[in-house]
Amino acid sequence: MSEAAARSTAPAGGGARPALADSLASPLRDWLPRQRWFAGKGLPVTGIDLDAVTPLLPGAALLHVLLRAHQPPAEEGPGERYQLLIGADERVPPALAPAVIGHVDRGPLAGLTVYDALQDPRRAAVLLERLRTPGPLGDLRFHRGPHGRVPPGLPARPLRAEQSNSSVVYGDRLIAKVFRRVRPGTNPDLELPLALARAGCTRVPAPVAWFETYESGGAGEPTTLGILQPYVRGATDGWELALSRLASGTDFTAEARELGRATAEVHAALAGSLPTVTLTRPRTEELAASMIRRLDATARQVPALLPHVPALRGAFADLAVGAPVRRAQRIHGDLHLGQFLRTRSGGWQLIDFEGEPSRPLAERRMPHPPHRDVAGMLRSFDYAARSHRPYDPSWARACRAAYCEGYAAATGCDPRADPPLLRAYETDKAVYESLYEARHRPTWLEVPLAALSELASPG
Ligand SMILES: Nc1ncnc2c1ncn2[C@@H]1O[C@H](COP(=O)(O)OP(=O)(O)O)[C@@H](O)[C@H]1O
Ligand SMILES: O=P(O)(O)O[C@H]1O[C@H](CO)[C@@H](O[C@H]2O[C@H](CO)[C@@H](O)[C@H](O)[C@H]2O)[C@H](O)[C@H]1O
Repeated sequence: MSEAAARSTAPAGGGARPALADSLASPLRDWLPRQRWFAGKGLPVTGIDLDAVTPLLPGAALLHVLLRAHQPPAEEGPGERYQLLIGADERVPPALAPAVIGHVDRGPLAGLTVYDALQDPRRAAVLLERLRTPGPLGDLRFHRGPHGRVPPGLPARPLRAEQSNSSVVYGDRLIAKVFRRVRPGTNPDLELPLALARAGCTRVPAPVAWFETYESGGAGEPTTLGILQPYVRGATDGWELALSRLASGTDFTAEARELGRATAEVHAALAGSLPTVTLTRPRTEELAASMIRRLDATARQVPALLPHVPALRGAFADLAVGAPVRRAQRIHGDLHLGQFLRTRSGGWQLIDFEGEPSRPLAERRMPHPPHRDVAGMLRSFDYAARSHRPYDPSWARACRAAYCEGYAAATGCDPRADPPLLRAYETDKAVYESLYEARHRPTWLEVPLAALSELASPG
């Protein structure tokens, strides 16, 4: 454990900080790699630095922690940064057993059990109270936006979903998302919904409050740590709905068409409120080269991909020499069926503008061809079809066509008009998915691999 970086506003004064870091290191080293949101799966955590510790309650009962996890091979590097809310108590109720990080045997928390406080409704309620009252707290800054209210005393319900981050629902009225892997700068999950709300787009829940920290490396910008937004009550997400339609053998093309329309509306609002650019050569060549680099890097980690690599490179080579991309713009960046919520009145709301969490924030915040989002949805229809037995490729084909038709009807631009661009993005997404599945859900790996095998030999 490097103690040099341990910095804290508490809990027991300057002299206690390295001791706190030291005492938490051992339980955290075992616990972190077991979390779904931990990015460095498969490698041991060899060291932990505490970057900042801010008590959210008097004493050490609830600590906001920004830490760095060191892993081989870059053990001497800065490490990946994660955000935790740590609760500390003499006894933890049985309901919180899954949240336990471990027992602390020395330092300022000696004798206490520490646990993931975002899974504890009592402690998660404190976060809402902080978000209600804007202002600084230690290294943290809490903000309120111009949209919506934050009523006091809403009961907290931590979400148990398998997520990239952690979310808490408050009284079925608001939902807070706390980012787990923290990158310096403004998170697009705050930036884009705020821009869309300003543009009057109602397809996306508008952020009500958020919190952030200032630090070096964020180009003078604060680093977004969490967001509070309206909770869409009684919603069904597009993935659940698609699976239930597959199970009952009923049509999903009308919904797919609506999803295309909703995507197009959000794209139009983003293009109207944030910068757009035209991509000509050599930018398209650079884009293709970056996709090829990602393919090669992924194939080193997912060897099942290797037989397809030469043919898949072809998909990217076609993009390099293809037509210019007339409009690259800010996009969702990780679009799939699960990112759409169908409201009780039947409309679709779009959530989670974070982009692919494994990509650098600067890359996620650049303009991209809207085809990238479209390709994400096309992949998602394929995922749904392949997760159902018997596999019916015509289900996915029909949904994919309907989605593109809905998109074209709303914008006048049919994403299928540029096949090399769409194929390159679909391939790139399936490559990303193969790494995602290999890391997080190995039993799903065959889904993107099957698609890549088809993309490698388009018929
Ligand atoms: N505004 C919202 N209203 C209702 N449910 C939501 C809302 N935002 C997120 N959710 C639920 O929380 C889950 C996780 O949210 P998401 O933003 O996708 O987090 P992550 O980035 O961790 O995947 C979603 O799949 C959805 O079920
Ligand atoms: O956690 P996020 O929603 O930000 O996204 C990550 O997890 C998704 C899975 O939960 C993953 O999506 C992949 O699986 C979906 C089915 O579960 C499928 O609909 C998507 O098309 C497929 O990409 C997503 O890639 C990942 O970033």
